[in-house]
Amino acid sequence: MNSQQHISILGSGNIGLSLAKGLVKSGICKPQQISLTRRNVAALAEYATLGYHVSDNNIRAVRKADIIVLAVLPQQLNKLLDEIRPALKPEKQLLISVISGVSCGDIRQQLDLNVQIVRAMPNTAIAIGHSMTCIATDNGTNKNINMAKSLFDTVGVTIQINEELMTSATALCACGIAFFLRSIRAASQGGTEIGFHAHDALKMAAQTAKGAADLLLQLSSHPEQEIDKVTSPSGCTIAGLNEMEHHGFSSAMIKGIRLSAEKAGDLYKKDS
Ligand SMILES: NC(=O)C1=CN([C@@H]2O[C@H](COP(=O)(O)OP(=O)(O)OC[C@H]3O[C@@H](n4cnc5c(N)ncnc54)[C@H](OP(=O)(O)O)[C@@H]3O)[C@@H](O)[C@H]2O)C=CC1
Ligand SMILES: O=C(O)[C@@H]1CCC=N1
Repeated sequence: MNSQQHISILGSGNIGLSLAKGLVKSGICKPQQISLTRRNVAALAEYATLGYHVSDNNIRAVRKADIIVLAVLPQQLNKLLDEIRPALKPEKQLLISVISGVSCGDIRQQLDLNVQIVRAMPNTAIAIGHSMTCIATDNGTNKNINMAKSLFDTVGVTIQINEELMTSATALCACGIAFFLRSIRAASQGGTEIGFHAHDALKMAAQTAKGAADLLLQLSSHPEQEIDKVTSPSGCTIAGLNEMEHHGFSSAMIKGIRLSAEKAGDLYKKDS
């Protein structure tokens, strides 16, 4: 992104704001290059003081944008697309959608315009530059895919996948943040029960989770390989781990991810 380009985020809620903060934190653009919209614009007041353009006027935001990010809920999308259609300049602008369960084809059909669309599925860790973002398109040029990838590369790790896997990516990576957070919270509750103050237990659980993830990422090793190093014969780790498995630990995670993926695929069609 160069210093003349402008990005408009339509639907500045959880993920839209996380993206904006991540882009600014990475230094790829300044707040002045980002427009944030939502209907309840008063909720964006603090962002106006930081230099972002803040508005409830989607048309104006679209007119000045080189890149338009769609970040409303699936059930809010069609109304938004109908509103911005007259202001779009398909040959000059790139549309990036982070909306779950809505394909590039769905968006083009609703717009009735041959616009270039790249889908991106980040997670909320984008706000601190640690997102796992999956990117897909069905008609984006390499230039536009690279543009989208270069944006999301600044706020985490990005991979390009086939569009048909985007609902799966939603469950594993976007919803996945919540699954791992709940695991850490549960670990901290266990820690409190065995003697630690809650704030210490949470810090200890979170750092331990970070260490586990980094072992896999930095050493490129398999979880079971690392688990084998922890589980001493007749020891306390295997006792705890087996007890968790008897209660369905892995099964619960797998079944939850499957249900999330199913639901992600249904979000748009059922509710819009
Ligand atoms: N949260 C997450 O972790 C992730 C979410 N996603 C996807 O991102 C999208 C947004 O999710 P999330 O940020 O959690 O949802 P939020 O509800 O937090 O954000 C949606 C925002 O859109 C605004 N909005 C609704 N209608 C309009 C409109 N017509 N014009 C402008 N703004 C509008 C809403 O504000 P107001 O009511 O004031 O207009 C709200 O702030 C969803 O499609 C979700 O599937 C993708 C990856 C991760
Ligand atoms: O829960 C949801 O529907 C959204 C999509 C991915 C994360 N949050």
